[in-house]
Amino acid sequence: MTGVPKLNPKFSTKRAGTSKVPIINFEVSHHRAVAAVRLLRADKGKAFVDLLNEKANDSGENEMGYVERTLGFSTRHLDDRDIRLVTVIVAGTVRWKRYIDYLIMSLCSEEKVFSNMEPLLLQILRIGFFEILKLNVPAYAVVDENVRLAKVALRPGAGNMVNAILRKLLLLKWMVRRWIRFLGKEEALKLMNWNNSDPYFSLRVNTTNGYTRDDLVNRLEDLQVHYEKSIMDEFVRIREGMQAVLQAGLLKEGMCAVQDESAGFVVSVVDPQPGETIMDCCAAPGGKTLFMASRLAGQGKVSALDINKGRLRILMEAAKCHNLDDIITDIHGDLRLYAKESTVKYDKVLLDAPCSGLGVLSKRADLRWNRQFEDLEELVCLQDELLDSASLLVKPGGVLIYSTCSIDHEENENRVTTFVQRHPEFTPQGVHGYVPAEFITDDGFYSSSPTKHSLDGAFAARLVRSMH
Ligand SMILES: C[S@@+](CC[C@H](N)C(=O)[O-])C[C@H]1O[C@@H](n2cnc3c(N)ncnc32)[C@H](O)[C@@H]1O
Repeated sequence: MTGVPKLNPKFSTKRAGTSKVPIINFEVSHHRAVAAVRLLRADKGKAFVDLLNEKANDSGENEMGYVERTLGFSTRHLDDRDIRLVTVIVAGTVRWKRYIDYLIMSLCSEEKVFSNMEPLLLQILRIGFFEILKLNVPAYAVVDENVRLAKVALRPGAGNMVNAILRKLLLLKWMVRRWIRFLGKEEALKLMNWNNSDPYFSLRVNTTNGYTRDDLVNRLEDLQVHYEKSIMDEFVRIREGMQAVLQAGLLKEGMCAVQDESAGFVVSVVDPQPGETIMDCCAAPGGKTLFMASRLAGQGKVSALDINKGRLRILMEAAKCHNLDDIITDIHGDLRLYAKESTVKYDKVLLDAPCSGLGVLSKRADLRWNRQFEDLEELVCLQDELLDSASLLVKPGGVLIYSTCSIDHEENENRVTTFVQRHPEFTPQGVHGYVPAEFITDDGFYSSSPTKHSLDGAFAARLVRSMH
């Protein structure tokens, strides 16, 4: 699978029509070279995917000639194993083509890089993607062999391009695989499409300062910023014009905050009521803290705890700007230590846990390159620890709300399931009546999905503590 030994790497790179007779090139992986050429023919509409299986007959011989003319060098006769690999690679790559092409396109620096790509280069990339995503061929072998094939069959620059794009895929592989596994191919495609498109931004009007959504809409019209009214009363959505909003000082003067409705619905799941005490355990930079505080209508308290002092400072500056600083108290600390020592209990405790952010990739493009599967494993452990700590702060009869901005079951449903196994004093309560029905899962959790709702992905669960 990983190619052939480097024997006397002599070859001719002359193309069809030259007088030189191509000699066998031992440098490239022969089954990949043949697969690339066969895919090229399939793309041109002439090939039959199983043509080469009968290596001894004329059609096979013809194809070897075609390989020679296309690549400018000859491959050795394929053995049975090679032929099987060619069949698997070609059939699989054809079956997954639309999906693979979408991925290749999204990993190219610009769309025109994909649309102008040389046909043979595209086939080599498709093979590499199929091998990485579906055949589990070791990454080093796929990169090495396909880069070499592109260099030899085309030119060194083509090899560099294959190298760059395959390496990008390796960073994303685990995410893409998870999406296919949990969402299916079509839904995974839609999700990637969403993640790669220009994001919407939502603005939440600050009613505490006396503004209404109409006030916000009037200002946006003055600024000629195109908007849409959201399904949530206090929200407006914009695709372009955020710069104009910032420059006009709408955020600084406390008229509105940037907040996605998916986060707004988490606050609806908390359902703050005037007079309640609420602990926001991982509060900074404070989007949800501010919205919860504004829902208390001047009666009640929100404690905003975070381990990050700088982010907590930003939260308190925003609280001042929104006239909510008398409702919000900041606490700097590690929840795990704080919860052990604190004797204060709260009506409601929100744990908006640190997470992979896999629901917000359209806005946080950087995350896709920075997240590794190992991060997910570490985050899951941290989420469990933080849930255990947050639970200590809930009054008897009070509610613990667990939320993330992830769409991954491991960080969402699975954390809740294992939490209630460890803490039988907590019972999950459906979010019916708190958010619209289309955001409620079969298990009664809140879940927003980029592909279903055109919002960021988020999750929330209500867990009620028993009275004893
Ligand atoms: C998802 S963000 C919270 C976003 C915030 N709720 C909002 O709506 O703006 C997670 C936060 O958890 C904080 N955090 C991480 N580990 C923590 C810990 N052990 N104790 C307290 N806060 C922690 C991070 O500093 C980060 O600000």
